[in-house]
Amino acid sequence: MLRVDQLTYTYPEYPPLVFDFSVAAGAMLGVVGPSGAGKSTLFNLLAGFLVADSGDIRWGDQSVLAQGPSHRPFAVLFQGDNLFEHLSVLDNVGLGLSPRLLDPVQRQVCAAALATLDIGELAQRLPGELSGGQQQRVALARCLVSPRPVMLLDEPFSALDPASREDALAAVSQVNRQGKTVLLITHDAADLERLGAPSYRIGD
Ligand SMILES: Nc1ncnc2c1ncn2[C@@H]1O[C@H](COP(=O)(O)OP(=O)(O)OP(=O)(O)O)[C@@H](O)[C@H]1O
Repeated sequence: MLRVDQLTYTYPEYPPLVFDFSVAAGAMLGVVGPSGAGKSTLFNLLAGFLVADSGDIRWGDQSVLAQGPSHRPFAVLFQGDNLFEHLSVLDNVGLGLSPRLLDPVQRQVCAAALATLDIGELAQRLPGELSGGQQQRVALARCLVSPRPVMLLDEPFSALDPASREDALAAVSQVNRQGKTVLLITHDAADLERLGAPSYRIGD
């Protein structure tokens, strides 16, 4: 169970943002709400890039608040700037799997994730040589191969055409069925319907 308990964060000159919800291990939860409601802020708090004023984040029976980002149970796809420009597409995906040099089996796992998202032929390119939608799929592939048990996806399909979107939805659905917990920020209710996920609404 991921439990977000009265987690509070305050930007200067804004009213406090308060998050309170839980999601069972292996389940999927949509995070929805109007632009500016605080959805990305929630992911930054979970990932450990922002420090909450108060409240708790618990995974299982343990608070993650004392853990740095690299020790938390979250693989994260943010809205932009997810890729390292000097690394190939394959090596960017590989960082989701291991911080060390990849062995041949690991390279195969990364190549398969790229193929699932129909960008297998781009493995040796640099991110700067890709379209926005292709970059988004590389970032998603990196989350898909990650051993971390929870995926935080901030609008992962926003730059995708309908066919790529279908591939990406199927890939997220598959890892969820295999046991990964998924939190998905989306402005498109049809995505959550397609994935059969309930939603946590922020900002009402
Ligand atoms: N660094 C910052 N300093 C001050 N205010 C900020 C900062 N970052 C975000 N905000 C404000 O905090 C609020 C929540 O922002 P956040 O990015 O979490 O919203 P969101 O729900 O993800 O929006 P969107 O759907 O447009 O991505 C917004 O009103 C935003 O203007």
